[in-house]
Amino acid sequence: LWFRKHEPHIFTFLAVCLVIACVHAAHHIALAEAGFARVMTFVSCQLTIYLVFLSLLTLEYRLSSRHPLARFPGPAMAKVSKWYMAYHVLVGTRHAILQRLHAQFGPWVRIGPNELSINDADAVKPIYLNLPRAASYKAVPARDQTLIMIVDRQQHTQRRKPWTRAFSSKMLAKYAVAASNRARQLAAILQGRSLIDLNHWLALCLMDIIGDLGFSGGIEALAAGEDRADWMNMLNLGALVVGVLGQVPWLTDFVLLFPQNGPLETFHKFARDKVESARAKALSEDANILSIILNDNVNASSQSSLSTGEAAADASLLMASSIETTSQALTTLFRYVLTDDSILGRLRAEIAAAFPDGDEDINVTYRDAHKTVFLNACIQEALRIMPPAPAGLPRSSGAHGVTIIGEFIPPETTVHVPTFTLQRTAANFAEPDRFIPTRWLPSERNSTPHNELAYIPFGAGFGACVGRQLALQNIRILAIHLLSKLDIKLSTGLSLNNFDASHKDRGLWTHDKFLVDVEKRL
Ligand code: HEM
Repeated sequence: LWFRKHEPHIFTFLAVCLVIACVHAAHHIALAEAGFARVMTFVSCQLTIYLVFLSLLTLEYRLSSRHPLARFPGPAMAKVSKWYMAYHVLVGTRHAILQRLHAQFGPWVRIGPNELSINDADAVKPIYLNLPRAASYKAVPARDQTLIMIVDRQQHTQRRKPWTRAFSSKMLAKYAVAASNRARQLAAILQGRSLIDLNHWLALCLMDIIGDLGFSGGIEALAAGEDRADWMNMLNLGALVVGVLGQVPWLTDFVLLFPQNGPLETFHKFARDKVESARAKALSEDANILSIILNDNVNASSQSSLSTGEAAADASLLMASSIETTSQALTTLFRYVLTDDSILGRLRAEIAAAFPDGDEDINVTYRDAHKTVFLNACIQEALRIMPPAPAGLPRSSGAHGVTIIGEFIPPETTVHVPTFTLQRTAANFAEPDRFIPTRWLPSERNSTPHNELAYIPFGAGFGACVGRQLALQNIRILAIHLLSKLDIKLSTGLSLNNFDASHKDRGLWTHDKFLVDVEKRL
């Protein structure tokens, strides 16, 4: 009963077990009942019995009708332990299992002892506008807090302000020039190459873009033709670790006991170096995203209120949140666009009409978005069919519980809307597994239902993606440059069925190589 109300910290729990064991041992030794070895065996047996009994009671309670979430259906394994979902994150099947569970049990599924997945577009607003982030956000194994880890609403709002300013329309226009230059560089590198992994090259290009915008350069992954410090693998591994620890946050403190070396150490050093140079920059023409974040946090004594650790954590977040998400969106876009001649033809015609003066004219900013309406629809559809952040974003029902679309959710319950499943549900979007960009063009839409409340690739509410406009701008810039300059064809070795089937939700998507052959367009 006590543990139900007061979730113990893992180290406190272990310390309590140790104290109980020591007291028992001391007691038996004092009574001189037996030798030391026998006392130890006896105490170990008692502890084991205690832990087994505690576990059995917990299992019984979680499955019983006395549990506050007993009325919600779900698989028994999920009801008894968070390890059920941790396992699915680890093997990359979370998106598929959630889809299957909702098909089997309906919109409300209990996917953890104290967790509900709600596949209903009407739940988006009540959850994401009002509820605080769940404890899973504290599972990031970092010593300093980044923006995305902050659970306290007031603190989060304060820390988010400079981020919003870093993505103002004035700054976006400046970023567009730098991104266009990188897109030109990528197009020049790719032409004439065959059997290349387009997803990999897009990620290299996005590394350089975020290096330029965030830290005034210094990565040069495109020129090297590789990710020299192996950061992409590290970021993917990081997403997996956070995905698993998000299910079992109490393990985070254990993970933090291990030394952080290899690429992680290089990455931390990179972030700290960038913080030092960003501190030197005033809010000038020369400002980059990191310097804005630092300088906007200046307190009365003209010192940034962010510690170097916190600023470095935000620098890492900048990389972690922008590279794989945006490259995945582009890969999905190319996967569908390159395999449909009518879509590809229409896109090229639209781009040629929007930018008649060719290359030099293509410094696409968000202001040009109205010129490429069909491309925008294709991007929206790519983000619907394969949202780069596929998992539901967990929120907490708080200390008093909450009512969501007529259902009372007991206190301290984690709730989320499963993004991938929601966007692939036929009740929200007609033929949800087909890529139909015209569904986003009201004048051409010939399919219902079309429920835009069920479209949340960037999340929703106070914690929604702060880099959304930058992401969309970068996707547009890269798509426009590559489609207008290059003739990209799927390599003969690529099986689309296998490629699609290889997608695994491990926090971010992982999948097989997206192999293409590239020629210059005549
Ligand atoms: C297609 C690309 C992208 C997608 C699909 C995406 C998706 C998301 C989602 C779903 C969230 C909400 C997380 C949550 O509530 O737990 C988020 C948050 C965030 N994203 Fe993005 N993102 C993208 C690109 C970017 C870019 C380019 C940046 C910055 C350069 C960025 C920076 C952030 C930050 C800082 C947060 C945390 C916001 C907060 O805690 O207030 N994202 N993103």
